[in-house]
Amino acid sequence: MNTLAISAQGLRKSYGDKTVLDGVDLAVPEGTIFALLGPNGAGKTTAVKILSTLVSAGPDSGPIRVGGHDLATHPQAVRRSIGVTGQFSAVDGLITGEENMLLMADLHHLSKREGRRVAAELLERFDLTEAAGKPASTYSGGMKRRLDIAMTLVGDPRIIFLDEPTTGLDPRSRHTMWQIIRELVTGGVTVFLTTQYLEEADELADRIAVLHGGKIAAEGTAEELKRLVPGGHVRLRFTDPDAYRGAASALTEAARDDEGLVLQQPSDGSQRALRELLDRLQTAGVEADELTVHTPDLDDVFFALTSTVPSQSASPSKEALR
Ligand SMILES: Nc1ncnc2c1ncn2[C@@H]1O[C@H](COP(=O)(O)OP(=O)(O)OP(=O)(O)O)[C@@H](O)[C@H]1O
Repeated sequence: MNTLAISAQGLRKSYGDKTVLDGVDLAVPEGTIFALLGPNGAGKTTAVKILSTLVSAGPDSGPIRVGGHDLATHPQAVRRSIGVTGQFSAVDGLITGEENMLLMADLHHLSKREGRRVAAELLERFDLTEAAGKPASTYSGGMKRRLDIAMTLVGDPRIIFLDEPTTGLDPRSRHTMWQIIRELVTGGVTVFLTTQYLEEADELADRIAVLHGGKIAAEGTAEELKRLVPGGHVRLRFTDPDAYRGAASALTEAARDDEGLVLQQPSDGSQRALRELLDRLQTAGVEADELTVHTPDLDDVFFALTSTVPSQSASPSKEALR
């Protein structure tokens, strides 16, 4: 069954007269990775803080459910089912990695022996056993993030919020973190992550929502989002100049590279569009030597969506995804 781990309708939040979230709907199925994508100041952290009970939602918000609990009436139950890491890290630099873990185990009322067992197991899993006896302040950025996630897992949460989990990390640490996040989901955990990195959302997320102007400007899988913006094309390369000319006269809207014998036909890359293209080539009696489909990347989507005023009708909406 497709049970929702997180759901919110008409999520609103204002600070003074500044509207940060202006009616956000969220639906995150259990055991999936959901990415909330947005530029600086879009309201990503605010959304995470509300969903994790750290700040209250605006009074005119719709219902919010997290981990099967109503957030307004059962915030304690929500807190028990979630873990939060990110910009507001829980790591204490003055004590060792192991002490940080044991402190967490105490907070979760684990017995001394159980606490030590869980701490050792998680330190091992996150490759921190060697550094466990050193003060956390001496850890690299990547190690601190790993310790932060390890600490979150002490309570065995079913839902984890990761607020910009790889901001500031070098490429290797970023890949390690991605691997960790994927493993969490394999274990059945639901991950709600915020990120400014399109590549990260593309790599990890089952579904992505783009937050802009306090609203979800678009939501879908990475592939669905990419289909929302123009920029996709099919590239056809020929070695026979006659075949190239034949194709060029059949595909009048294609951009030509007469020297390289290459045509670029605008296309959304869908099966239907490809079939139509192949039919036209067949009718013209030509065959390309190489045919590659280029879909726009998330960068194209992101800039197309966030460079417009969200209320303008030109901005693709969630409905455009069916
Ligand atoms: N406690 C607060 N009081 C007043 N304004 C706030 C408060 N918290 C956040 N804001 C404002 O709300 C807006 C959204 O902030 P938020 O931190 O949610 O954005 P974000 O998308 O997480 O950005 P970033 O990527 O920079 O962290 C910002 O304009 C911020 O100044």
